[in-house]
Amino acid sequence: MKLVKVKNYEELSAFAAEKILEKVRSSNRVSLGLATGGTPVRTYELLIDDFKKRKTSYQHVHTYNLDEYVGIAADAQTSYQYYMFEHLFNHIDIPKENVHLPNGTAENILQETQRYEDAIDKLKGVDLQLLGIGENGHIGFNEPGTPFDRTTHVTELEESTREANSRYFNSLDEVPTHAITMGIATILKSKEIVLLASGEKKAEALYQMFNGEISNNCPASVLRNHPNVIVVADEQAASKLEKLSTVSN
Ligand SMILES: O=P(O)(O)OC[C@H]1O[C@](O)(CO)[C@@H](O)[C@@H]1O
Repeated sequence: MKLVKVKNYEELSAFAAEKILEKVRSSNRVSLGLATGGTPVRTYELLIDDFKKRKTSYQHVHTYNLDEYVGIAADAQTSYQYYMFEHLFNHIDIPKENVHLPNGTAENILQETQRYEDAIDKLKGVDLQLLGIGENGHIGFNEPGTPFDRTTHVTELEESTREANSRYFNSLDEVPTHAITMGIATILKSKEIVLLASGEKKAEALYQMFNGEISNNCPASVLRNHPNVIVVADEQAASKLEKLSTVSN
């Protein structure tokens, strides 16, 4: 796992956007795994800026999002699908049929998890997966305790995750209790992974990810088993990593 320490959120976002653009330009068919949450918002803005200025095309890009809430309609403002169109897809030239998210209102939710896993499996994993990290070390919605061999599945959200995400809802009661998420095994299939961590609230999770044992108590620690991971952390998120020998850049 390579750690890239940057000064602040702006530098972190610029690094991530550049990584994604490199991948988009690298081939005539590209698959990206994308994340929601607060952290990648600026990265997506920078991709939009690039699209306006340099016209980097996404016609050949296929996207697969990490997760979606169960029971939230795709067109509701709180869905992750809505987030992705608002923050990115409406502003670039990606064909709608190339955009993939789990369907949180599918009639047969188990069948839906299998359908989503099969789509990613067909690619043998996405080319580049963008990840955030939860304060409890979750990746996607794989909460602590999730076995590392889980593929796409329905997960029950921890109360702390619901509370952290309640800022997007009118009240905590409205935050769904369950979500469909790529499993850890799904994420590990990715050919390359870039994990973004910004702010002091992520410092402990990052410390555990690098220093704790590789265990599902900190789901992100499993990334140490993947051959091609870059962790991009700003000064606050990396504040507990100062003395680490793995630190580069
Ligand atoms: O970027 P944020 O908002 O801190 O969220 C971190 C992580 O938490 C989630 O939003 C889920 O709670 C993930 O999608 C994200 O990677």
